[in-house]
Order: sequence, then structure tokens, then C-alpha cells
Amino acid sequence: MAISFQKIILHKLQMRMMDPFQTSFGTMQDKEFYIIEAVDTDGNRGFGETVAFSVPWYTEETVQSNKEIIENYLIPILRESEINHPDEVFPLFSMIRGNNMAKAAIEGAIWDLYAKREGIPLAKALGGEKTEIDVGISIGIQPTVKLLLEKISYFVEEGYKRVKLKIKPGYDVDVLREVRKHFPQTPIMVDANSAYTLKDTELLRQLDDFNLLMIEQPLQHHDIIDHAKLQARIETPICLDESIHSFYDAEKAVELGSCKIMNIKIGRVGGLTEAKRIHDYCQEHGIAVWCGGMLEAGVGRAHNVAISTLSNFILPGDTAGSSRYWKKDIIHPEVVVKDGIIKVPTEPGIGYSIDEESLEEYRIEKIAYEF
Ligand SMILES: O=C(O)CCC(=O)C1=CC=C[C@@H](O)[C@@H]1C(=O)O
Ligand SMILES: [Mg+2]
Repeated sequence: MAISFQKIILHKLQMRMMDPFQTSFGTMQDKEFYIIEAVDTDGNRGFGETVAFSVPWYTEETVQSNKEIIENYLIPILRESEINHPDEVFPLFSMIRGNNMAKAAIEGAIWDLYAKREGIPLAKALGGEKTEIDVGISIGIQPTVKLLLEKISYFVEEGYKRVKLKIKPGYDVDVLREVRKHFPQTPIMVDANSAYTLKDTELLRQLDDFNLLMIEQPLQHHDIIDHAKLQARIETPICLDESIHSFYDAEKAVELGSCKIMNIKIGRVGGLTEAKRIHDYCQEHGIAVWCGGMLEAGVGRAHNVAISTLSNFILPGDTAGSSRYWKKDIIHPEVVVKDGIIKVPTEPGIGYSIDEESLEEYRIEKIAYEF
């Protein structure tokens, strides 16, 4: 039956992370984003979350561009369309180029709404079968190696299944040598967020000595050609993050041999439908995938949990527990990690309810678009 929308509400939230998060491109601590609430005429409510940052560091999208695209283009498209299933949303939005994070947030709200109308968990609506998912931790660049070692110890003791470290030129080989001395067996990977070029091949080859699970996005943020050249010259598996914006990108990267592993971020690829399609393609081609993170609050985190239940999400993702980021999250219960595992909720939709009090506490703007 077609989903009949009553309204879509944009809640703009401002939240402060417990610790600053530093990567090769910058440091983040204050997060602004939108929670998208899609309400149908029966009063069912579905939720999505925008994941772009305030500054276009990671991709060209921003919190502000997400709002403008949703308000001026995506909501008008929905007003004129009939939607029976959330898989229909991505093709409808394809008349708008790019702006994947804006598209994904609204599509995510529709997926949640759909699953709630059907009375099934979002994970099941997506075809996921796992009842629990493995998770790792992503640790930002630290002011000293001593602090980094302390952080790693803390998260390893918490039970996280693998540790991801951020690297950049000048904070790579020596730091990893020290880390490996203290943690010889811990599953470790690194993420460079495009900080290197092919000229650094010799340096990147030295990383082969550290038995890393993978190196994430070492080269330019749109590249798949140089990554293929690099992969042929190093043993450490390359994982692509920033370079994959679509099924098309994923297909070309696999054809060229640009990576052996793929990080799927729902926002980066334009939503759950496209994420699932990339997942399926990678599965057919022997490319393992895992779910990346964008320092999400509870709603985005819940979507990440749901997609991670698909069978080719073989490697632990970056979906850490709520308490790693926030003093108080916006969902109830919060996402809890125990022994590196999240139990997948069994309630309909995303399976976590909105903590209305927190939502209000963090909200700095609310706009309703009637249908
Ligand atoms: O904990 C998370 O949500 C993952 C954090 C993380 O590693 C990243 C978040 C956002 C942008 C990047 O710096 C990065 C990544 O590249 O995966
Ligand atoms: Mg990354």
C-alpha cells in the first residue's frame, strides 16, 4: 500500500562529543545535524539522520547543504510521487545529482517508517539475518604516542574486536612500530583519509611489516586508478572509503582491483537501497565489506546496526556504542557494546525509540513540511 505522508519534520540538533576527534583533515568536537522525522497519515513515525559535517572536509556536503537540498528538492519530489516501497526512493531522487547524504537521511526515515508500518525490524526489512554484529573502534590522532597507547588499551579491554588508527604523513611508521611493540596480536587497521599520494609508495610499503588488517583510503578522495596501482605494489589490503559514492564507483573499483575491502557508509552512497546493492555486488565478487561511521548520534547509529546484519558485512564496523561519543544519546535504549558485540534490536523499525527529552534538549531548530 502506498505510504501517505502527513508531514516531514526537520529537527536540527547540536551535540558535543565527549572527546575531540582528529583525522588527517581536521578536528571535530561539536556536531550539528538534522534528524528527519517522516510521519504518515496514521501517525507512524520514521527517523533518519544527516551525517555531513559542518565543514566540507570529508565530502563536499555540509549540514546546511543537506537542509537546502531536502527542503528545496527532495521534499517536493516526494510530494509529487507515490511510494509503495522504500527501494523506490533512490531512483526518484536520482534526478538530483550527488548530495548523497541529504538523500540518505530522508530515505532512511522512509525505510524506518516502512518497517514500522509492516511491524518488522529494519534489519529484517533489508534482508539482514544476523542477530548480533561485531564492532571495532576508530581512534583519532592523539597528541602523544603515550596517550594513543592508553586509548588502545582502554578499548581493547572494553572488548572491541579491532582497532582503527588514523594516520597522516609524519604520524605513521614510527607510531605503528610503537603500537605493535605493545599490541603485537591486536587486530589493527589504519585510515589515512587521503593524506598520501603514489609518491609515498615506499613509505606505504613499510606498513606491510605491521600485519595490518587493511589500510583505508590512503590516496586521493575520488581516486580509483592510483589505488589500483598502489594495491599491486603493497601487500596490505586497501579498503576504499571516500572514493565510493555509488554502485557505479564500487563496480569500477572492483573491476580495476583498486581495493580488496570496501567501507560502506549509508550516507556516502545515498541511502540503504544503494548500500545494499553495493553490498550484494561485493559479495558476488569476493570483496568483504564493513560499515563505516560518521560520528553519528543514535538514529544514524541504529541504521548502521541494521545494515550491518547483511551477510557480507564480515569485518567489524565502526559503529561503537553511544557512550563512546555522547554523555547522553537521543535514543532509548542507547546502543550498547559488550565484548565487541551489539545485539540487534527486535522491535519494529530501527528498534530504538527517540528519547523525546534529549531531542528537545539538543534541538536548536524545528521545521515541519506538511503534505
Ligand atoms: O566512530 C566513527 O563513527 C567513525 C569515525 C571515523 O573514522 C570517521 C568519521 C568521519 C570521517 C572520517 O574521519 C572517518 C572515516 O574516514 O571513516
Ligand atoms: Mg575512512
